Formats: sequence, C-alpha cells, structure tokens
Amino acid sequence: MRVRGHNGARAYSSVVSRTPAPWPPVPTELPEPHPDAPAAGTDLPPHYAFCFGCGDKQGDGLHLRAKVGGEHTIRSRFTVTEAHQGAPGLAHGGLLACAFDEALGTTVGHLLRKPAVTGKLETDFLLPVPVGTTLVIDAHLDGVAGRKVYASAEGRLGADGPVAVRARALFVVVELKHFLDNGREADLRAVAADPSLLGSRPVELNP
Ligand SMILES: CCCCCCCCCC(=O)SCCNC(=O)CCNC(=O)[C@H](O)C(C)(C)COP(=O)(O)OP(=O)(O)OC[C@H]1O[C@@H](n2cnc3c(N)ncnc32)[C@H](O)[C@@H]1OP(=O)(O)O
Repeated sequence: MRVRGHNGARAYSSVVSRTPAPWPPVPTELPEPHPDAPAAGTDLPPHYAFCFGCGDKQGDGLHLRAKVGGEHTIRSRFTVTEAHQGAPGLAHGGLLACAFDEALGTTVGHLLRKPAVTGKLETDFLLPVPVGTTLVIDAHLDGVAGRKVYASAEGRLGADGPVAVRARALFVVVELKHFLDNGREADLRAVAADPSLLGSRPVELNP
C-alpha cells in the first residue's frame, strides 16, 4: 500500500511496518568461524583507541566491551552515561544505533577475520533506555553472500532484562585499501607510528 510522507514524497507502508521482512534478504551461507577466530569466552580489546564505539581514548564514547559467545555470537555491553542523553535521563537513539553498529561490526570482523564496513543498519527501538542502564547486546552472524555479510542483534536492559533494541545490518567486505585511500592522512600516520592504537584487528594493517 502506498502512503504519503509529510513532504509529499511517495513512500511504501512496508518501510515503516513492524512486520519484519525476510532475513537475510537473499540466500546466504553460514560459514564456520575463521580458524583464527577468538575462542568462546575471549574478551576482545578495543579495535581502535579513538573509535567512538569502543575506544579508550574517546572520553565520552560508548566504551563498548565485547566477549565471544558461541560459534556465531558475540556479547557486548555498554553503560549509558549522561553524555549519551537524547531526552532528559534517556539514551539518544542515534547513540544506541552506534552501539549496535559497533557490536555487529565486531561480530563480523572477529568471526570472519575480514575487514568489512557497514552498508546498511536498521534499528527497532522497543523500550526507552535510561541513563545508568547497562545495555547487553547479543549479536549473531547470520549469513554471507559473496562480499555481503548479514548480522543481527538484540539489546537487553541488563543481562536478564527485557529487549529494548533490535538491529539488523549488512556489512560489505572491503580491501584494506578502503581504509588507506579514505582515512585522514594524519590519523593513518598516527597509527603507523603507534600500532598499539589498533588494539584488536581481524587482519594485519600496515598503513
Ligand atoms: C575487529 C573489527 C571491528 C570493527 C567494528 C567497526 C564497527 C563500525 C563499522 C562502521 O561503522 S563502518 C563505517 C560506516 N560505513 C561506511 O563508511 C561505508 C561507506 N560505503 C562504502 O564505502 C561503499 O558504499 C561500500 C564499501 C559499502 C560498498 O561499495 P562497493 O563499491 O565496494 O560495493 P558495491 O556498491 O558493489 O556493493 C557490494 C554489494 O553490496 C550491496 N550493497 C551495498 N550497499 C548496500 C546497501 N546500503 N543496501 C543494500 N545493499 C547494499 C550492493 O548492492 C552489492 O551487492 P551485489 O554484490 O549483490 O551486487
């Protein structure tokens, strides 16, 4: 059914439907984790010190921490602080989406051990997330079709709490050239000078 957006543009009601579309949207294979993928129970260090999602050097970042779960899952946690507010005392939805981007990207990167970037990220916000909450995000690698990698996640208000956010994402596997060609030179040089800024990486980078 066609509906009209507020600006008169044509839209399709399926875009805003709560009925989930088939996922993954194309036929995929679910590969075995890479032989060098970290074992279940491994705590994963930040992948880049200045990453807003996980970096230690981002004061008001999310400081997400991740641990390998089962074969295709990684559990991440982050605690919502005052710096993450959208409405008084509540997390900003865009920052919650950032947390899921990070949790899903970490899952893809560590289990496949290939560099990949987010092509598409969908979020369903089911419950408000108050400041002080630790959001526990369980992310799952769902399937691979060529360079396209599909992953999904749900985030709970505490480990045993209700699901507050769900997300699904498409990642696209890229060459290292993607980062070298597009990254700001000063930051690439900083990493070359101090490789420890890249604390956890699925492949060796040598910018
Ligand atoms: C241990 C490591 C932990 C890392 C955690 C990091 C978490 C954070 C991750 C990020 O936030 S990454 C930053 C945000 N993302 C970007 O900056 C990506 C910007 N986009 C691009 O650079 C390019 O558009 C992209 C590399 C995604 C694709 O360009 P390409 O020219 O390489 O590929 P192409 O456009 O041919 O797309 C490849 C396939 O993906 C499909 N595709 C790409 N974008 C899509 C999209 N948005 N929706 C649906 N399909 C999409 C595309 O149709 C195609 O499908 P087919 O193979 O079937 O033809």
